[in-house]
Amino acid sequence: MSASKFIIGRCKAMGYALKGAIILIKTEASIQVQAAIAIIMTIAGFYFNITATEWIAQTLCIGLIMGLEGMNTTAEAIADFIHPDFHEKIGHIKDIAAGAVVITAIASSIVGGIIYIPYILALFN
Ligand SMILES: Nc1ncnc2c1ncn2[C@@H]1O[C@H](COP(=O)(O)OP(=O)(O)OP(=O)(O)O)[C@@H](O)[C@H]1O
Repeated sequence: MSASKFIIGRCKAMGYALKGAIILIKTEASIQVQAAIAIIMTIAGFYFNITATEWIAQTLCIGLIMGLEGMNTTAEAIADFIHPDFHEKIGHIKDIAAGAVVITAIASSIVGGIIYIPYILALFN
């Protein structure tokens, strides 16, 4: 494959991926809630003037949660496509896909606490 074909192919793939990200943000309520929380946390980051390392941790947490939520949505869509009717196994697949997001959300809440609790306590000192 020539270099120009490779680059055009990668650009097209990036276009499809961006389209997918826009679909997720436009149609998925859980992603919209997470995007709203991400905006609030970004405002909090500027308000408390958090350090570069704290920005990195916060940005990674936001990306991990929203990325994994996208994968959860993908698992749900595949499950509904291959078996639209009620099935115990489909329920199990959807539950564990959602569980993966919860694990990341718990870890991110801990990271958020480690970052912001000292700043919030400093407000009262
Ligand atoms: N076809 C099915 N068969 C068995 N249980 C299901 C089925 N569809 C959904 N469930 C159960 O309902 C739960 C919620 O599923 P649903 O597809 O509504 O996703 P959700 O959690 O509302 O996420 P989202 O808001 O992203 O759609 C699942 O975790 C599962 O326990």
